[in-house]
Amino acid sequence: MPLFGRKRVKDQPVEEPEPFRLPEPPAPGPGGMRSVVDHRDYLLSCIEPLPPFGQQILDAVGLTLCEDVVSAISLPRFDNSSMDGYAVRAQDIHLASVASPTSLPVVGEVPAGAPAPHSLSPGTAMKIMTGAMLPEGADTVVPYEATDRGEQDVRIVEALDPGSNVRRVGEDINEGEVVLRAGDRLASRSIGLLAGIGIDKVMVRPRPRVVVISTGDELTEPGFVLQGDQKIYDSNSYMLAAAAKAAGAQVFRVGLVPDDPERLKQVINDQLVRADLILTTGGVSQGDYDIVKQVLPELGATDFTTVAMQPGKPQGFGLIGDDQTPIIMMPGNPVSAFVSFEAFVRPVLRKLAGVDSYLRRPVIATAARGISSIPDKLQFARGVVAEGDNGELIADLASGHGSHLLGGLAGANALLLLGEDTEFVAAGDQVEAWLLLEDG
Ligand SMILES: Nc1nc2c(c(=O)[nH]1)N[C@H]1C(S)=C(S)[C@@H](COP(=O)(O)OP(=O)(O)OC[C@H]3O[C@@H](n4cnc5c(N)ncnc54)[C@H](O)[C@@H]3O)O[C@H]1N2
Ligand code: MOO
Repeated sequence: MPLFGRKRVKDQPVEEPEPFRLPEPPAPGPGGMRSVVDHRDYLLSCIEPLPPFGQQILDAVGLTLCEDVVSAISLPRFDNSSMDGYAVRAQDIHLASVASPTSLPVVGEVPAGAPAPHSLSPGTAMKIMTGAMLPEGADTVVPYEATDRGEQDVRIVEALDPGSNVRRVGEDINEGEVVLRAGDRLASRSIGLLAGIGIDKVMVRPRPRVVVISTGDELTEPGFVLQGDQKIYDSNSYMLAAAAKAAGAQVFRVGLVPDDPERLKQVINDQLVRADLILTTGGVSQGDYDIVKQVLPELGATDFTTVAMQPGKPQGFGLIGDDQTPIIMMPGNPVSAFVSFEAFVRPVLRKLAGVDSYLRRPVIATAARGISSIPDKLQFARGVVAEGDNGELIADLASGHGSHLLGGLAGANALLLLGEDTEFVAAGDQVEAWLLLEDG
């Protein structure tokens, strides 16, 4: 008989974990394509702002605050002088003039950062430097220029109102006041304020780490000789890396990957470790070598669709790898890639970074000439918006509509948005425009 009896346990069926799925995508519109707004909202609904972390203020410039900042001190911290001169009581000099100066004995001196030797008695003056604390009993500062700069006695040639040249405690910031709010983007001026109230670290959202990959056998790295008449330079990974950087991201430009599924899988898997967002261009349309569309479903949950826009129609999105890292897969035509960045990537980057408003604020401009558009698609025409003679905004085309026109894109300073119902905008009509300001 065995010493230890063991109950026989039936083999339990191993439960396969449910594969991760994306939320249900929005239904396509009447033309079988998804609207730009629906697609953007869908991407935004699939990502969350990055978790906050503590950062030294100098490294926090351009980042978004995740907490309200309350000042523990007032600014100015104490009543102090705004001029080098003499602290006095206004009533003691109310008769002073050039013709009849008032003479007061000088009873001490207050430099900035040190206390006054004693309080100011009526009928006396005390030397005071800019930023020094006003001595008790004084209410006014007479600048040197209105005196003879006397050491024992000073002759004052101007009567001043009480409070002249005095900076009052709390007139800038009050102790307990909220000086910056969660969601604020920290500019250099805000960093100055934080330092001024004694704060050296803040909770912010990090810069999103963005990996940029371009795909295509035809691509060559700029700076190298094109090996064959069919080759072209990779413009997209540089353009997107630059755009992401200008939008506040920390960018890792991986560059070009050939149309080799295994190689692409390997590159993307290797990059997941340092990415909050992956961007790819090329390989999302109908071509026989459009490998992005082919390979990505193996790495996670993906959504390939067509969006009712020109350029930028074929779009891919996914949450891939163990951490469900977002990936936005854009078309390869350079202008299509840029417009996709503006329409989808920039808002996503802003959400990741915790910036309150995700979208560019459109401006309204007057068309300088007739512009044709493609019906049923939102047309992102490359435009030049400039001020007219009366200060109004005038919009002109920077190039034709072709999604390969990189030169025309570089010459534009705006995207002109011609709606799905618009076939033609006549000269003098109003058009909506996104000014392509690189505001970080
Ligand atoms: N039969 C169809 N063909 C295409 C359709 C379609 O609906 N049916 N859509 C067209 C549209 S619209 C676009 S946009 C493109 C998108 O194609 P892919 O995303 O698959 O991109 P590729 O074919 O790889 O390249 C397109 C074009 O862009 C050039 N390219 C690609 N990468 C770069 C880069 N990094 N730098 C510079 N130029 C790049 C590439 O050489 C091609 O000329 O599909 C249409 N076709
Ligand atoms: O829609 Mo594609 O992006 O025009 O050229």
